[in-house]
Amino acid sequence: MSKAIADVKPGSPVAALPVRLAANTASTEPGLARNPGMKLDLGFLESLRNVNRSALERRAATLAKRRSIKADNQAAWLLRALSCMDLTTLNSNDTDERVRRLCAKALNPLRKDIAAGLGLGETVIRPAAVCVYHPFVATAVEALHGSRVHVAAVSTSFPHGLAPLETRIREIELSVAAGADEIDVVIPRGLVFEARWPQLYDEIVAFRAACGEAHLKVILGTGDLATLRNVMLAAMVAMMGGADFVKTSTGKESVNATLPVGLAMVRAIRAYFEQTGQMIGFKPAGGISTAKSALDWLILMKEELGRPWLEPELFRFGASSLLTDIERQLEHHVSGGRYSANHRHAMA
Ligand SMILES: O=C[C@H](O)COP(=O)(O)O
Repeated sequence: MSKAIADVKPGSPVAALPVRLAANTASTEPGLARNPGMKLDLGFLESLRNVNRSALERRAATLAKRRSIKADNQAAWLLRALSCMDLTTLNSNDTDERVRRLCAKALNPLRKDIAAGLGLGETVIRPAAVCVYHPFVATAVEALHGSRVHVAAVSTSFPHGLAPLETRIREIELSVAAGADEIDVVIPRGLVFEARWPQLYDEIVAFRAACGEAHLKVILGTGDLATLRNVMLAAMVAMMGGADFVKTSTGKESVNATLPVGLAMVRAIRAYFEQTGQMIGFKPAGGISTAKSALDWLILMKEELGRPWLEPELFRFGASSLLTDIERQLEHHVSGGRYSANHRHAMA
């Protein structure tokens, strides 16, 4: 057991967390059944229409303030955040070489001296997945071979989702054929504005079928959806259609993952769980770049959905630069309070 985990005091928030940090834990738990989806239930959707925005905003504001996480507890939570990360590069100037470097970072996310300072020993803690555009899937699969780090591909005409349905489905099939075992699809936001729930549902069902064994994450593009009610209804339709995860944002909208949006989505997840018994994953993504914000999201998950959701099978951060700050904070922890410059960390 790592020092960071072993030192956690009984009764502390981390002691309450499921600690499965030995080795990369990103593979699908044998016990966790995939979401088969359900028939589109417009009556159930109707029952979710009354979303109290100001109550959600108040709750989001108190969540982060209510707990302070210190010292070893904080290190343990940050390692948890690392293990729940989809380390991402989604830039128009991505290259195979950049993706190889990202994969190398995923394989060795912490500098040796930091890992040693944390007392990790032989324990390997890695991000859950590397997330790339389709042309880089094969490169990532090769670079990560044998590591158990998943390869996620953004798909269905990311980030807008506006190509013909046949094209979007084919894109999924090609990424799966290239070796992606997780597919992040985007929904056309107009279907939500026009409340075309049957069409959105049918598209998700088709995406899920095209994924086969690959896990399906459905990106709502919440910054485009205008209301928390839209967010909640779109999340519910995605789950009814068979999503394994619902994800906030592409990282390309002007507003990305926010805590009120996250609350609306996790409450939809809870409602779906109460209705079906199925546990659906949640992936906040876009603009999450500081260790402090990562802790806020972990607290939100723990408070709203509880311990079982704090595993890579059910929670991910989609983030391109979060790892740099996590590594920096962990260095601060092991060095007794010294910060290094960002450029000392390989992802900076
Ligand atoms: O899905 C992941 C996001 O695109 C990452 O966004 P970010 O670059 O703001 O961290």
